[in-house]
Amino acid sequence: MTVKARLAVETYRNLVNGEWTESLGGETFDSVNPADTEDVVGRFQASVPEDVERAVAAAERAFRTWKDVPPSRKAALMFKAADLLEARLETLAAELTREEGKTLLNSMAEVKRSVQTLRYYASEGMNVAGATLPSDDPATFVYTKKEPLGVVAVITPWNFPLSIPVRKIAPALVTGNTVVFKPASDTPLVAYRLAEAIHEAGFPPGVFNLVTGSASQAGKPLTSHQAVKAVTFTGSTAAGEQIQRTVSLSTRTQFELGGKNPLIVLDDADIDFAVELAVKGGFELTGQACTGTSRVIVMEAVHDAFVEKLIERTRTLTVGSGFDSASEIGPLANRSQLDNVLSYIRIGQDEGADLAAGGERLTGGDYDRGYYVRPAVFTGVNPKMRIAQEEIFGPVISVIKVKCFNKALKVANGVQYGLSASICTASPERIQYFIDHMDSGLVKVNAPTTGNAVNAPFGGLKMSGTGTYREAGRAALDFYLREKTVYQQARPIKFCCSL
Ligand SMILES: NC(=O)C1=CN([C@@H]2O[C@H](COP(=O)(O)OP(=O)(O)OC[C@H]3O[C@@H](n4cnc5c(N)ncnc54)[C@H](OP(=O)(O)O)[C@@H]3O)[C@@H](O)[C@H]2O)C=CC1
Ligand SMILES: CCCCCC(=O)O
Repeated sequence: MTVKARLAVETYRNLVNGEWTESLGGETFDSVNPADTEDVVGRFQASVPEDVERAVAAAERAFRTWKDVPPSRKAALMFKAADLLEARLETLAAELTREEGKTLLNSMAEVKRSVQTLRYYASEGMNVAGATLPSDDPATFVYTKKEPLGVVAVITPWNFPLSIPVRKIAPALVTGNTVVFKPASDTPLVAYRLAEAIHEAGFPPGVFNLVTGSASQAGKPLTSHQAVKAVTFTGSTAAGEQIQRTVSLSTRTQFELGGKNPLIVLDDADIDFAVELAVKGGFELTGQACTGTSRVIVMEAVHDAFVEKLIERTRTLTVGSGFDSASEIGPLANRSQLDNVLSYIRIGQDEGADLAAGGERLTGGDYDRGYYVRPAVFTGVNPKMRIAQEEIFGPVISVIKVKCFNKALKVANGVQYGLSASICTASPERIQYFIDHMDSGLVKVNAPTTGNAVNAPFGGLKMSGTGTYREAGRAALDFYLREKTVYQQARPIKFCCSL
């Protein structure tokens, strides 16, 4: 990169106690465009543990007053932040595509989803309520009340760099908690823009703090901090396990982790429709969605017809910069993603699966500037193969042939993950059986495995996440609240006279 270009790169600061501040470590790191790695998106604070300490202290101080701010005032600030994001939709979507690589269409959808989420929780915050309970003692009033926890640590991945943080931060703030947010180091600019909107909306100093930096220098000091009352994390199962080992017993945790999501295609499925479900679920977002389709389990009666059409459709997909309106699939988000996907392509071939389409790094022209790979389809996959068991988190579909529906369900449940699963069939009986016997947190019928609603609980089972607290919907509020049961004894009343 030329000196001039390097000098032109803007440096962004942390938000601590309502002030834009530089890291005490004095170091920065660059965020680069995965479609054009010569393009430095911005320079961000490589925060050190002392930065985390200051942010947590600010959040702790702010909590003492923020928790008692009237719900209508909290809601007004949330609505204001949503309005500010909405007013910046075009710019923010372009920055999201530039930093994460997804198509502009998907970035626009993500910004809109984030605005919707902020507004949803602004309203829901006004409905946080306890309950009154019948009491055997008429002189005792029994009820429950909900209270915020305190300082919440929010740690998020790069694949939905705005909507995943927002669906954690919004319920955390509206229930009266304060937040220290450490975003993925691949997408700090989008996180910074969210911090800007929250700051400009008028949230009091210290209520929301942004600390960019690495897992080791910023993430770990944050999750292990004694003053942090809750950690909400979305990311890989491996990182989730590491974090679980650092939090103290008194810290509440919420983990949304990996997936190995199946689409089951039964013998009565519309094949063209099933192919579209597989392509949308498996390749949209360049396969970088934890709810993405990575296994397609097809009954043998329709297997060959399905595979033929899937290969044909996969080969037509256009891969390119997210800014190119012709692109259906963008680059992978970073170098390690590219290396990881290519290594699984080799693993699949070494295991004896047939690479029926794609799988190669795309080169030549603009492809040389980014992390591009052609979407891949493996056939002849044995359910026990690594490509059928392990999360690849890229545009790689493994097709598994089975004799019958029962076997399809057994294969679908035969992995350590349980996030999302879908079935393509017209049979009501088999749909109901699938809904009742599929071990996943999300179950889809004649729909892609990806996609979820703002107002519906979201979360995985098994190694896809801790099943205790759900994200999204009203359910998300529970993670950020504790419950107190009150027995209020009425003092006996003394009348001045008897009626
Ligand atoms: N279940 C779900 O809803 C979702 C799950 N995912 C999963 O996330 C993964 C891809 O995202 P990716 O960002 O690479 O995931 P990672 O798990 O590598 O990182 C996620 C976030 O956690 C931070 N982090 C990593 N390790 C630690 C640690 N020990 N202590 C504190 N913070 C830590 C990272 O910081 P840094 O970036 O600085 O390394 C990042 O901010 C995939 O496995 C995917 O399945 C993604 C989206 C949704
Ligand atoms: C807010 C959207 C979350 C989707 C999580 C995923 O599919 O990676």
